[in-house]
Amino acid sequence: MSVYQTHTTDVLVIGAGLAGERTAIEAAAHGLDVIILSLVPPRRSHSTAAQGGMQASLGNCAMGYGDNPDIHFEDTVKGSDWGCDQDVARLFANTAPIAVRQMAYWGVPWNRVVAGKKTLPDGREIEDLKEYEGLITARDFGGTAKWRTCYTSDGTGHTLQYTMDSIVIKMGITVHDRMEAIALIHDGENCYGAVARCLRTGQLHVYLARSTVIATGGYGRLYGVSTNAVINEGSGMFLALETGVVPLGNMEAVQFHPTGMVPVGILITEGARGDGGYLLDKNLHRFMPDYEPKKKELASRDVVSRRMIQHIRKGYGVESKWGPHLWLDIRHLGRKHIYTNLREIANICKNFAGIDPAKDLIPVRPTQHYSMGGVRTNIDGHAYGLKGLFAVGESACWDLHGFNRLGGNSLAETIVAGMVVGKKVAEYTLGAALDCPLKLVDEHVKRQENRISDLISGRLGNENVYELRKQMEETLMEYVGIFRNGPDLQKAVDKLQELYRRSLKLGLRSSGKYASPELASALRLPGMIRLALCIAYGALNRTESRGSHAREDYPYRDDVNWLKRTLAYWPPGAELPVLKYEPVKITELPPGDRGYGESSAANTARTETTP
Ligand SMILES: Cc1cc2nc3c(=O)[nH]c(=O)nc-3n(C[C@H](O)[C@H](O)[C@H](O)COP(=O)(O)OP(=O)(O)OC[C@H]3O[C@@H](n4cnc5c(N)ncnc54)[C@H](O)[C@@H]3O)c2cc1C
Repeated sequence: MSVYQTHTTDVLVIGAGLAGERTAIEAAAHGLDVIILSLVPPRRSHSTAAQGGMQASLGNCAMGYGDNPDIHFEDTVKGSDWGCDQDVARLFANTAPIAVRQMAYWGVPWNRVVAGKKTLPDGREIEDLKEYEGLITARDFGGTAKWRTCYTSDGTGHTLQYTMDSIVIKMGITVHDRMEAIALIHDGENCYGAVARCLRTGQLHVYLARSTVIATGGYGRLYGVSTNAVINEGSGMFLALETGVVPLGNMEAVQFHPTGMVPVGILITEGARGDGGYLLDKNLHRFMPDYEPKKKELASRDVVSRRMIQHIRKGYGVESKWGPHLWLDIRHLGRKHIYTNLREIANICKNFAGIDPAKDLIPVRPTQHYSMGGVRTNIDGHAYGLKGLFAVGESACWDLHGFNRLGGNSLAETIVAGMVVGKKVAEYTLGAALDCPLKLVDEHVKRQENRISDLISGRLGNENVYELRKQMEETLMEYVGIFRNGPDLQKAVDKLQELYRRSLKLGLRSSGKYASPELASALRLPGMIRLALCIAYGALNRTESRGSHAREDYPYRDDVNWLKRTLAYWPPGAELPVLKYEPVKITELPPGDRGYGESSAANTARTETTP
């Protein structure tokens, strides 16, 4: 007889980052009862670490004059390398200004326009006009035609998350933190909530809900070096995949950020380059203008990361005991600017590298950063395959970002999608009944109890969870990185399949009871390797280059054959995902030249030669 505590609610939100909390607020504002689950207290969610800012076409600052949602839409589609859903991009660009202003109303202390003439680091003279003084200002970010990234110094995620969480508290929304969802409760057609495990006590809990929302963030920590928080292990994605009926979209689309600090991988925000920072090589030569004369350091992230690796491969990297790197130089921005507008990265440089960016160069290298793929949903945020299941934020493939997310578009997505999807969740919930058969709940709990007791008893085998995890991380780092090719991707798939089989034979070193990190890791690992396989196998099968997916053996974007989104399913008992494809909807902007990067020019050649 299973022993577990049951909680019943209208809406269950799994994840307390910006996306989860904004969705919860919207649902609660419709009079619904909401429970949020989180691995950590909400303010420790990864969103708090976001630095540089949130895109919205307010057009208040001098370099943003004339901006509007049409230009934001166009930048987003080009940034995605025509991989995104254009209806979603349109909805997003139109709503982002409302979201930024609402966050100001709720208390976010956005940096404001200061009127007057200014000289930019590249010598250009600009003037912020008196009539805009005091309005929300913006900074430059990669891949945008206008300065559009609204910010609070370089602690934008911090101010957004603290403000959002204050609204959650004010509305009295229930949060159960240190409570990990470990399985969705479903019958193959409807989702009824989740089984969760308390990370303090080890006790199982059942959450029954009319709607369930996955808002668990990205999977950065599948890679050995990532800018992501240690809790970003992709759990909501593998819970959805495990149902066998919910697909993950475009898992091969993995973003590498140009400036992870060496060796720790902590992010140095794009705001540093947006504010005028340069990339230098071992000869202190500013090399980006040689490759990208127009956008220089501020081409989109996929392009800058590739250029950096190409430059290192040509022998211009700075040798170090952690491998070659390049330099980020922000010294010319001046101590005052650095210690006000970029003060968080100044602290990071001091605390993690012992350097002062006002006088020292910062060692940087492209580092895993963002998951464009995730739980595939429609424009309402409703997951494919299960009624009553939604997904939002970085864990979702809504699909705003296609094959490359623009900097500043993720914070904006968490809040815009929270507003839009939250409303759709409320509408769905108000028309839905909670009629989950108790037998189904018992079966789901029993399955989790069996998994746990199998691991604790050691009857499955003696494989070491930490050793297998390390090998998974190394495999992705080595074979599924910035540049990819068929033989390496095949090696990754073979190795990950071996690791997957072994992950079904884990044995614990600890007793595994109560607050056991080893047990928690062992419960997650098979799911994480399944995600890794979706990434590697999806990449192997996509025989083109698009955005962040750069195949050395298929160097061109191929709009004739690959204007498609990958859908990865995991049927029961499978050892590889089943891949299906759906067309990418082009509703406004037909594929063309991005205006930067190598792939778009190549695409023209490819399109001309394809019959
Ligand atoms: C260092 C860094 C800086 C960034 N800076 C910017 C920026 O300046 N601008 C920008 O647009 N984007 C930025 N990004 C990206 C952006 O911060 C994230 O994409 C975004 O914050 C993700 O929000 P989220 O709500 O989807 O997920 P998260 O904030 O990651 O929240 C996930 C939540 O899910 C919970 N959770 C996870 N698994 C479970 C489970 N199984 N059960 C229960 N709860 C669970 C966690 O506890 C957490 O509360 C940055 C990313 C990084 C890594």
